[in-house]
Amino acid sequence: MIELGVNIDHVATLRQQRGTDYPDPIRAAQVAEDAGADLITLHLREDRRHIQDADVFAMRKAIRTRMNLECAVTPEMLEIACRAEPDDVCLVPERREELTTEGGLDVITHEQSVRAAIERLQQAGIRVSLFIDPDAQQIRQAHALGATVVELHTGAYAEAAMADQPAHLERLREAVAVGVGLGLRVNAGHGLHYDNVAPVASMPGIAELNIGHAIVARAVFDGFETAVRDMKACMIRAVYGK
Ligand SMILES: CC(=O)[C@@H](O)[C@H](O)COP(=O)(O)O
Ligand SMILES: NCC(=O)COP(=O)(O)O
Repeated sequence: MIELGVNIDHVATLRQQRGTDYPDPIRAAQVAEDAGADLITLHLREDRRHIQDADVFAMRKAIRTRMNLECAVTPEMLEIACRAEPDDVCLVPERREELTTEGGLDVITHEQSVRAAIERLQQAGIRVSLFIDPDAQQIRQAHALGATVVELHTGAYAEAAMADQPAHLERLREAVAVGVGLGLRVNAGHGLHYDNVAPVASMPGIAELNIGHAIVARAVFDGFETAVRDMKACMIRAVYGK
């Protein structure tokens, strides 16, 4: 069964925008779990624009499913991750001035730091995922560095003009096949929404999709629980046709 990771970052974005103590991302995670989320994803950015350190530790205590902590490959973040002990850490690239995560982590260029980060996190008992572009060389390198999970960045597909989407989907399909062939768990995410999720969800071999912005946006009108249920239903319909 394909899994849905609900990313609750943008619940925290709304809170941080006014410096209030609401809306509570922990409550959002609990509602998401009740609505069928298989795991909760949160990204502790270096600039703390949404998730705060306290959220990470509170989340660890509160959630009943799995916790997937996204973070940059920096000493500070690795230290926090080892202390928080999430089930998974997904290592992502980060640029402070970016609007959102613009591409995958280049695990070839950053070979040494990524290898060291994987070793440190795995020694702490944490499974490591690498958020990379759907590129065979990057996937082979992720495997060679000792990661057991990759998350393919779907942003290029999500942002492409309709006419260009088939080519992006083909690239993703090939990347999934390479990863699965190497024995990796292959996840995907970024920029997925209710109208573009189906072709990715139905790709043979995809284990998990991490989706946040679209769910939080839909929740404004439909409520968080319904927004999560509807996304899970879209994924299941895409895979099983019901
Ligand atoms: C790595 C990733 O794709 C998510 O963490 C997502 O990017 C969260 O939203 P922001 O990029 O807006 O922080
Ligand atoms: N890793 C991708 C993620 O967690 C969610 O990204 P988005 O749906 O907020 O674009």
